[in-house]
Amino acid sequence: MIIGTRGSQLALAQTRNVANLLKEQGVETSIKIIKTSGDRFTDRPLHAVSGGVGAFVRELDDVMLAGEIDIAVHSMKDMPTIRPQTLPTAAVLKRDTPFDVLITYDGTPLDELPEQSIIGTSSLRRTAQIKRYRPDLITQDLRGNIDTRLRKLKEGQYDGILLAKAGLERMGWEIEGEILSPDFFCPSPNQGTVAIVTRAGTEAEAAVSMLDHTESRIATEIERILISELGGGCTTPVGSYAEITPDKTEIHVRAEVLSLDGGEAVRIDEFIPMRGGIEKARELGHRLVEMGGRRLAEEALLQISRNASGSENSYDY
Ligand SMILES: NCc1[nH]cc(CCC(=O)O)c1CC(=O)O
Repeated sequence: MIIGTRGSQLALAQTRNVANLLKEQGVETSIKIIKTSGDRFTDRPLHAVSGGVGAFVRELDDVMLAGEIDIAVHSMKDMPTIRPQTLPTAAVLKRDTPFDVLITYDGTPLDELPEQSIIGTSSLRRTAQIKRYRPDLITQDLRGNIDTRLRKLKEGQYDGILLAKAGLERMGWEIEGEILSPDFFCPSPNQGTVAIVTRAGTEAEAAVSMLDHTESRIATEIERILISELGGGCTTPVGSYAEITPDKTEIHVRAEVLSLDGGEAVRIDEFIPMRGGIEKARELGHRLVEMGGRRLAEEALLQISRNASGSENSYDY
C-alpha cells in the first residue's frame, strides 16, 4: 500500500510513524511525496493562498481518488470540515500534546517579556490570543515549516515564536518552551491529532482502522461541533478544545472566538456528560453564537477578505 504525504519534515515524521504503526500490524507500506500548491507558495501568508490550509488536504484527496495513493496522513486540524464521502477518516490516532508553546530567543517566559517584544506567528488565532493576553507585545507574520520558523527565531528576527507543541514532539526535538494554558490560549480544534484517510471499502481502510483511538475521535468530533455554528468560513480566530476526564464520564470543553485584534472575545468553559455529549456540544455551539461568536467570526472574515482572497474552511494558519 502507498502512503501519500506532503514533503515537509513534520508531514514526513507523521507519515513514518504511521508506516511503523502499520508495520506492527503486519502491513507493509511505501511512502510517496506529493507536492501541493500550499507548499509551493511559501512567500505569502497561508490565508492568502487559495483554499488555505485545506488546499493541502484536497490535493492529496485528488491523488487518492485518482488511485495513485491508498493512504493519506494529515494533521487533523488542517482538514476541512466537509469531506468527500468516499474518503473516510479511517483512523484518528491517539492525541499528542494539544497545546501551543512559546519559544523565546533567550528563554524569557511570556509574563516577563519586555514591552514591544516581537512574537512571530502566522496563525490568526494565536495572534488574537497573544494580543488579548499581552496587548503591549508586537506580533509579526512568521511562515514556513517548523524548521524554518525555528531558524528565524535563532537568527534573532523575533523575540519569541508560537508553535504547536505536538509538531516539536513529532520531530523529536527537545526544545525548551513554555506550554501555554488552554484557559488563555485555547488550541485550534483538533490540534495535536493525526488523522488517516483512505478510500471507502478498501483493504487500506480495514488496515488503518485498527489504529483508531476512540477517545481522540470523540474529543476531536466534539471540538468541531462546538464551533460548527459560527459561520465565517472558520478562517477566523477560533479555539476549541475537548478533554475527556480520567474517569471517562465527562468532557471538559472550552471554546473561544476572538476579534482579529484580540480586543473582543467570547468563550465557554464547561463540563458536559460523555453520554449525550454530542447533543450537549451542539447546544453549547448555539450558545457561543448567541454570545456574539458568529458576529465576531463574520467581522473577522470581512476584514480578512479585504486583505486576501479565496481562503475558506480551515481553522488555523
Ligand atoms: N498549521 C500548520 C500545522 N498543522 C499541524 C501543526 C502541528 C501539529 C498538530 O497540531 O497536529 C502545524 C504547525 C503549528 O501549528 O505549529
